[in-house]
Amino acid sequence: MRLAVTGHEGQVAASLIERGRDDVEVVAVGRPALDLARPETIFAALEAARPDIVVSAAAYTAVDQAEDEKDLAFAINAAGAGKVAEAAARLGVPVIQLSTDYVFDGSKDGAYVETDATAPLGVYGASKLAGEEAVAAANPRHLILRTAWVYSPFGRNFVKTMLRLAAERHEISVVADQWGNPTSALDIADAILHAAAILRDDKSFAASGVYHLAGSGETNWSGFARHVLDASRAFGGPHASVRDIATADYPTKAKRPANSRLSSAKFADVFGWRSPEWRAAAEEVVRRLERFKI
Ligand SMILES: NC(=O)C1=CN([C@@H]2O[C@H](COP(=O)(O)OP(=O)(O)OC[C@H]3O[C@@H](n4cnc5c(N)ncnc54)[C@H](O)[C@@H]3O)[C@@H](O)[C@H]2O)C=CC1
Repeated sequence: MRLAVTGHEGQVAASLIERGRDDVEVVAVGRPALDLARPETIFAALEAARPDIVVSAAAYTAVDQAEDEKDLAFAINAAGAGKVAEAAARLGVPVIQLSTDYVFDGSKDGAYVETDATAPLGVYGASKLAGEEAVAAANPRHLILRTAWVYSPFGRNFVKTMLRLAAERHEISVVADQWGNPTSALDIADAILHAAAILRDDKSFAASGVYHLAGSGETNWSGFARHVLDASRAFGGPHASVRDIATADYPTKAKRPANSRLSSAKFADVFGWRSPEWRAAAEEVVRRLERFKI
């Protein structure tokens, strides 16, 4: 089976390439051949990859900058995602679209399930929600996977930022009043590869729909930071103490949901795959980053 993933160097794309198996060949398709902001490039680039399944992972992910670049964010995350799904449909293959916890406003008590009402707080979340709708309209054979708090050995992410800051200072201030599920992109890749094998044989595509897929267990950003830095120290890397601050003390252009918890129970029920516990997954990524000094 050939799986084409959009974006060459994104965290999820790089993780899929690493986790590709003998029975699943992963091909990354990205700029300049496939540019989500240039819809005319999308079909030809995907057709050339000859996929059995398309994973739509590339996105405009600069959450704060999106507040100033609404048109570009929507062009990439909404229209572009829709075109990727449409191209997959023309090629007769399913699409797996990555989406986000930021489609919710965070006002719920407890973990969000797929049927909860969406209410994005910012442009990025709104553009990804519009992308979900465009994908569902363009290709009935779709999985929309909402994930959250993604980190990996690749690209830019919170874990790498904490390790960099710990090498520079003794104390790091981190918000303690936003809760969620840290998710390793390597685990997202494993889940996608697992689901892809099932989708290939699911001709009626009964499994189509929206799913939440995030790490097991929950924490807040400062708890995440503490765990990452304790693991770093254990592996001989930098350490710093973490000071809890409130979201109000760390103003950002885009508002973030206070509660980003996602229940991944539906994905586990339908596909028989459960995310590893977030602490162990984070330790594994820190261990790699320290060992190879990435
Ligand atoms: N990083 C996170 O914490 C979260 C990410 N997600 C979603 O998961 C998916 C994967 O995220 P990551 O791998 O972390 O993203 P990333 O930011 O690491 O990578 C995004 C990729 O998209 C590519 N890209 C950007 N604009 C493009 C364009 N016009 N044409 C083609 N490629 C373009 C970039 O070059 C990059 O390779 C995205 O759809 C994102 O919205 C969802 C929840 C949280």
